[in-house]
Amino acid sequence: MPDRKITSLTIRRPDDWHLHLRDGAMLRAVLPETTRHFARAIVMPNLVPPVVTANDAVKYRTRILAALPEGATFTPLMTLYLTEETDPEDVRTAHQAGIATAVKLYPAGATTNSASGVRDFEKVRPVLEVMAEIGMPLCVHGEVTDSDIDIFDREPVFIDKVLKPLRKKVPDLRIVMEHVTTQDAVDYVRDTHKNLAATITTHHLIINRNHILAGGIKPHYYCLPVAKREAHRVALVQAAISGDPRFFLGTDSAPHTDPAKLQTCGCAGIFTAPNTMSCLAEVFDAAGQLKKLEAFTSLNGPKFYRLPPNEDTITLQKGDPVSYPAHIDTEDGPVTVFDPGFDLHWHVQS
Ligand SMILES: NC(=O)N[C@@H](CC(=O)O)C(=O)O
Ligand SMILES: [Zn+2]
Ligand SMILES: [Zn+2]
Repeated sequence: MPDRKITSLTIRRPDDWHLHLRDGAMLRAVLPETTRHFARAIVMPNLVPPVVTANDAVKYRTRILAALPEGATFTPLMTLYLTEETDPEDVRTAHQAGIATAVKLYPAGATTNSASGVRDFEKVRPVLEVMAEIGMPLCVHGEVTDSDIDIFDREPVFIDKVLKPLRKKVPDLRIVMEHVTTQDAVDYVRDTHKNLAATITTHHLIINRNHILAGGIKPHYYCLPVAKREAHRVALVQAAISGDPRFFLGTDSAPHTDPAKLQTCGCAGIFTAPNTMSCLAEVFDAAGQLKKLEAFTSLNGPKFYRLPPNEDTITLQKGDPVSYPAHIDTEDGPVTVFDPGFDLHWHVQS
């Protein structure tokens, strides 16, 4: 039941612990959509070519800071794209110098721009050992890529075949399972009491696989990991509203132009930056757990990343339906904004 009596909610300013900002014209167009509400974001490194070294991260961060809208206070937290050639000492230096907050593991071929990702996990073990030693988190796209594994099973199979063995070999490594989509992942994180957390996206709290496929194919709901059946969505909502510090927001807002999405082989990714906070307030309100929103968006993430929560606040006000653009224009083409399929009533006051 919704919290009918609550019509205004002030929370610490949120952070986004998984975000794609892209580069160039796209970066300039999408960055303000995040900085309007969020204070910090873990910025994904899957550019072409990827952000691999400390030097790449410094340059990318400079481009992000140069694209910030006038007056915005926003801190990009940079990540390094783990390859089989990554130098452990470069990672150590990057973390200790405050250049890179985390390292990102893409199994090769798992998702958008992951061709340089890891095939042989033994090859990256020295990097993971350094990270364990210095307490630097590893963000993981947790899907196997074997073509014989059903796409809806790729996350649970990753947990069994990759994550569990990896955690045995490097038990002190601090891991974030990114954009979890299954009850299996929620259970695994909940049953693990050390060095493991998970981000949950806005869209996976709202859509299930029917939204993508029933009544006609909806490319704007296609992302990876692909949304699963309804029971899994419900498990994600339960985890998000539980207040359990191991679960926090990573929107995975992943802009692609409409021409890139609407084609025979369309790109994976959903652009949720413009309306994420309104969507989340709606989800938490519908569950009668608005009081847990702040933990999910503003407290649990900093705690895992060992950073202080933001001091400033945002206020959400319930009212008439929120208007937001159906798409934003970029020099590369229009980018469609996530449509949750219901009216949003929570306005973020600026
Ligand atoms: N989530 C997605 O469907 N796409 C992301 C990559 C990713 O996070 O896997 C992207 O970069 O477009
Ligand atoms: Zn991913
Ligand atoms: Zn992502």
